[in-house]
Amino acid sequence: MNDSVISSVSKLILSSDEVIQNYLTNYSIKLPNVFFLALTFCVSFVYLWRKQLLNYPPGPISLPFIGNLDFFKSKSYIRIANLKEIYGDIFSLKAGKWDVVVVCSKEGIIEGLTDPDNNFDGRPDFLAFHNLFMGNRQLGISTADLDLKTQVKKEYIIQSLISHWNPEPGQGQLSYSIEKLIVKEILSLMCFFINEEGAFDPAECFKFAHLHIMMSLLFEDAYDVDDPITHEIYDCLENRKDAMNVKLYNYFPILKTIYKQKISQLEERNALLTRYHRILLNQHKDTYNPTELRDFVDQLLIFIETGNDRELFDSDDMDSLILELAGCGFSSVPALLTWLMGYMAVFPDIQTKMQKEMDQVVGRDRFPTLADQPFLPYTMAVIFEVQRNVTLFPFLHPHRAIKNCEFLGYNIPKNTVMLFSVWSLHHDKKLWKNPSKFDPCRFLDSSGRLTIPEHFIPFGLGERRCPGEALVDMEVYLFFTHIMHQLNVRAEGTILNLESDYRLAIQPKPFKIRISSRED
Ligand code: HEM
Repeated sequence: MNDSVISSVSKLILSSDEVIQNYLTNYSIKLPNVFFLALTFCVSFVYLWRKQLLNYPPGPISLPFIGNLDFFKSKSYIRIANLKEIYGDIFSLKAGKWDVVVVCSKEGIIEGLTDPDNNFDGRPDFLAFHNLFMGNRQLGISTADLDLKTQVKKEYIIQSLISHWNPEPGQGQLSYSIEKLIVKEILSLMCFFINEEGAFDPAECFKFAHLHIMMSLLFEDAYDVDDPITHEIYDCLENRKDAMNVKLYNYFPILKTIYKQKISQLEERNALLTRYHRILLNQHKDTYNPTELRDFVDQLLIFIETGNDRELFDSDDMDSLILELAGCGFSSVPALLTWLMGYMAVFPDIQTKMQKEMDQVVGRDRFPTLADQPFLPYTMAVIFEVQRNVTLFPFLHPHRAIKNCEFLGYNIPKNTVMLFSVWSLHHDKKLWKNPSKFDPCRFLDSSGRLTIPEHFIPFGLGERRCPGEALVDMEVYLFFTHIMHQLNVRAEGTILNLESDYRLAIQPKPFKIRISSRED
């Protein structure tokens, strides 16, 4: 045992000794109490000893069986990031049954996410992940470990999005542009906003708009916002979001029985949705024309037909791919759009500056388009600064060490849950001047050109990076510029307090704003 182990253990023994003395003088000895004290002492001793002996990252002593309470409290991403001040840029925690290692430094995060052996590209074996995909988390993308099938599924998403970009009729190309589809959705949303009297919370409207875009991408025009099935899908996606978020159940599988009802409700809804999707999939198979692809489902059919799936996809994979795609971005895209509205209401000067930029570049006679994007650096900087400040996924999605390995001088055992604290990275004083200040200009150089530092990674990095990034960029840019070009967003009353709520993604707590036409 090295010196630091001996000193930590002797400190522990000394402090435990004082506690026992105090206890014995103040209270009578009761057998269960003594037993509990002895157990806590032994668990702490073994924990400390094991950590040092194994050259495991340092960290706070955890409660037996429960782990570190910070993990389960509100704003856990801030509480946990603050632990780096005590334990350094890489530290360990215990959360229920899982050993967790948190990485906070820029170098550590980049190294871990781009590890050439993909040592940290597994996903934890959370029970909820299995419930999302018919009892087998490997059927999903975000829940599966990284293997060839997961990589091919991501390739399919990226390829489908690329062909939406520059649609040209012909083999493997979509016949319409995603820009048009999104703009159609935005125009009907803006009509709704204009007609809304008084202050309101825009969050739900963004959720339905995004859902409708995802469903239209998948199944052309099979769904209408007013269809009862759209509401079924919405409820199912809310259920799936909740399931991803149930920390207690993922970390304490023993609580499975408490969540029994929720789980069976989720499974029923998944099954119902999959049945609907299969009907649409079969209709697509009957009517599909490879030279005129209508949507992502047609694209999936040609992907398989041309062998791009390396013959890895079976019908369960197709079901789960469609199910996952329908819900992609459901918790994040509307949250980001709502945050943008909230920030504009809180910072009217920034809103005005951005509107001036748009008026100069776009004019007042037409709507902004994707082609205008390179000429709107300040507007883009506002979007990026909201993304940095909020950091929707403060730990990305949880990663898992797939084998015992060495990392940043420590030994990381197989199955350790790896949390890459992008929140900490996006608020690091060494990397960002005054990081808590909302300042879009930090994304502009001295000539006003957009500049994106390598430590800005809201979509992650490496093999597990978000495949939907290009879609999100396009969707958020189009929604935001259309709304800001046409409408003014104002706070209800004089002060708007933006508060966050960490549920899967960092959502804004409900708030109300007033929206009016800029022409009024
Ligand atoms: C504001 C919106 C979004 C943000 C901020 C976001 C961010 C992220 C992040 C941080 C990850 C995890 C990366 C990691 O664990 O290292 C991720 C994974 C993923 N995202 Fe997104 N995402 C968004 C929207 C979307 C959309 C619209 C799609 C679909 C078109 C999508 C598809 C996926 C998929 C399939 C994964 C799993 C990738 C994997 O496990 O390898 N995301 N996203």
